Amino acid sequence: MIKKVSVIGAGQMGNGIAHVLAIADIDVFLKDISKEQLDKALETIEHNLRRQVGRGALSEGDITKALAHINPVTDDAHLAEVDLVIEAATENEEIKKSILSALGPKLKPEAIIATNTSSISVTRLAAITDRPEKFIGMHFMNPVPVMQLVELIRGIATNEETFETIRELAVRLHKTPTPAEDFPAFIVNRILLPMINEAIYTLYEGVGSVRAIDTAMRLGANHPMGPLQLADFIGLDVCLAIMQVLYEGLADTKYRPCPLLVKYVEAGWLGRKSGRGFYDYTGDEPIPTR
Ligand SMILES: CC(=O)CC(=O)SCCNC(=O)CCNC(=O)[C@H](O)C(C)(C)COP(=O)(O)OP(=O)(O)OC[C@H]1O[C@@H](n2cnc3c(N)ncnc32)[C@H](O)[C@@H]1OP(=O)(O)O
Ligand SMILES: NC(=O)C1=CN([C@@H]2O[C@H](COP(=O)(O)OP(=O)(O)OC[C@H]3O[C@@H](n4cnc5c(N)ncnc54)[C@H](OP(=O)(O)O)[C@@H]3O)[C@@H](O)[C@H]2O)C=CC1
Repeated sequence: MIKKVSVIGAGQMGNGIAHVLAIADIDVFLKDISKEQLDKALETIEHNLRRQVGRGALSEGDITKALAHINPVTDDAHLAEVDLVIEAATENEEIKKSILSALGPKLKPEAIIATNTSSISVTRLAAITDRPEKFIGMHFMNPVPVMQLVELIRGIATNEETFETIRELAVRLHKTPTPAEDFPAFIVNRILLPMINEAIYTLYEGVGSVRAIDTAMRLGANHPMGPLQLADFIGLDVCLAIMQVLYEGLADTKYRPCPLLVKYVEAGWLGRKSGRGFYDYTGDEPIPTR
């Protein structure tokens, strides 16, 4: 039974994962390298909990209880007592490997390690830990409190007990776990990110404006967000990282990242999280940036 969890990385995803664990009465240690990111994460979590009070899904008392389950940390002292680590740091293989390879000696022998990676090989990440049989991909969707799906990705060595424990946890979090094979970007991002990349090519080649492309897909395909708005929501750095994993992992030019996406990331225009991407979010309304 998973009772205590360490979430590493308090960004877009880490704060959402901590949120859903806390409302399921699970103790969470939310770790980041930057204190201000932790402060921001706790603010975001409280804000999102309040959204659910607004709809009557949670009471004020639930918020107090949930927040009491979340312990922001910047060190590893808590690792000795956790049953599970969920790594949700930057989508960069080197950063993930440096985090994951250092965990083993600090964890209980029976602790499980999960990664929230969008695309990187679970087998490869597992291989640099001391417990590949207790390593799994637990891929939440953004925004975590709202999206139902959790993709479960076995590495080649992941054992059945690990899979079953994490599947049960996903159900406890009121999510729908879906198994995906360990190939680049798994299921959702193998399909979704090439669509987002194609939307960026549509802008790059001048087929439509930012607003026209998003309106077309919202009203023409009933998407809740347009693809460029969604790219800004995910983070353009994450979108580019996923396209690069697809391009290198599947060696097919159809996955080459659009040069315009590369340019935005090189400019530090990462979308909502940096205040500017395909839209500028610094005013009352998002304004297209080209
Ligand atoms: C990149 C990867 O590795 C994998 C991925 O995640 S791919 C991306 C997957 N995600 C998507 O495709 C998201 C697409 N967008 C949507 O589904 C919707 O726009 C949305 C749910 C985000 C917002 O829905 P909306 O109808 O525009 O907004 P709204 O009606 O205000 O919100 C609906 C609910 O979501 C909540 N919500 C909205 N935005 C939220 C956010 N950013 N964080 C938390 N909760 C949020 C609201 O509180 C509301 O919840 P309640 O009903 O409990 O109040
Ligand atoms: N964005 C999305 O829609 C989704 C993303 N994912 C995946 O989730 C993971 C996180 O993505 P996301 O939350 O968007 O990324 P963010 O950039 O929002 O957050 C990543 C966080 O990790 C922190 N970090 C970096 N290095 C370390 C470290 N060594 N120890 C602890 N924290 C560290 C970063 O700190 P700092 O900023 O200071 O570097 C940052 O706060 C990625 O693997 C991504 O692919 C999965 C589903 C959806």
